[in-house]
Amino acid sequence: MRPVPKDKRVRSQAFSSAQRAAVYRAIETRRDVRDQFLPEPLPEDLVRRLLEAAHRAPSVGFMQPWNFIVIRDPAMRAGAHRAFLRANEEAAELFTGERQALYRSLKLEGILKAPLSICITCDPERAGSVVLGRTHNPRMDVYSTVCAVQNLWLAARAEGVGVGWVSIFHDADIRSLLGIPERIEIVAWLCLGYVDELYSEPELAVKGWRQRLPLEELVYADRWGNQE
Ligand SMILES: Cc1cc2c(cc1C)N(C[C@H](O)[C@H](O)[C@H](O)COP(=O)(O)O)c1[nH]c(=O)[nH]c(=O)c1N2
Repeated sequence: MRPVPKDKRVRSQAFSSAQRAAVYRAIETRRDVRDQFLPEPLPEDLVRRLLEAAHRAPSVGFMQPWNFIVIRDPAMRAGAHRAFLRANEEAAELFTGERQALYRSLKLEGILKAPLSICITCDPERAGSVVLGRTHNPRMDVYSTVCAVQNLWLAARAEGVGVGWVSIFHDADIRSLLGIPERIEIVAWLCLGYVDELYSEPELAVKGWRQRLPLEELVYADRWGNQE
């Protein structure tokens, strides 16, 4: 095995308390944004920093399976919005009564309001047919891509930029809109823009759709179902 040169390693110290607080603040106050977008375009260097943050994500076998389609064209965004409306109507029909009325009252995208969208995709062939760590679970490529989404989302929070993930689409609509080849998996459509305010809790909780679960109910000790 080749020795690792000393200059390729750094000391791993805990962050200062202010730095730690900033990291946890980004995690705790990150929100999914639908309606609070401001129209100002995001500066190129800021968008670049967000993409760099996404590109620093962990990936199985260091596969880096992602691509980032940066969408500024209003016509493209209008196309995605039409695709959303179609899928959202189908989704609403799956609920009945009060639940359906509540669903219909929710704002579930900001495609037209946000000045920028980024579609993040996953290329399963990025690192050849055999990928370290993915042999027994091919979905690891998509999990890696989701790590990139989360990196971008947290970096955006720190930059004062809101991000909204929209998944209420038929993939085929987005594929044909953006010319995405069949072998590429569509992972996320993200709406981005500056925001002047954010919900302090998830909007779906504030609007009575679903509440945060107690962590205690989700943590098991040593084996499935053994509550801590
Ligand atoms: C994979 C995936 C897909 C979606 C989402 C999230 C994720 C992770 N979310 C946002 C989701 O509703 C939100 O994260 C939760 O309600 C929690 O709120 P905060 O993100 O903490 O604000 C989301 N929100 C929305 O309004 N329309 C959507 O289509 C989606 N799709």
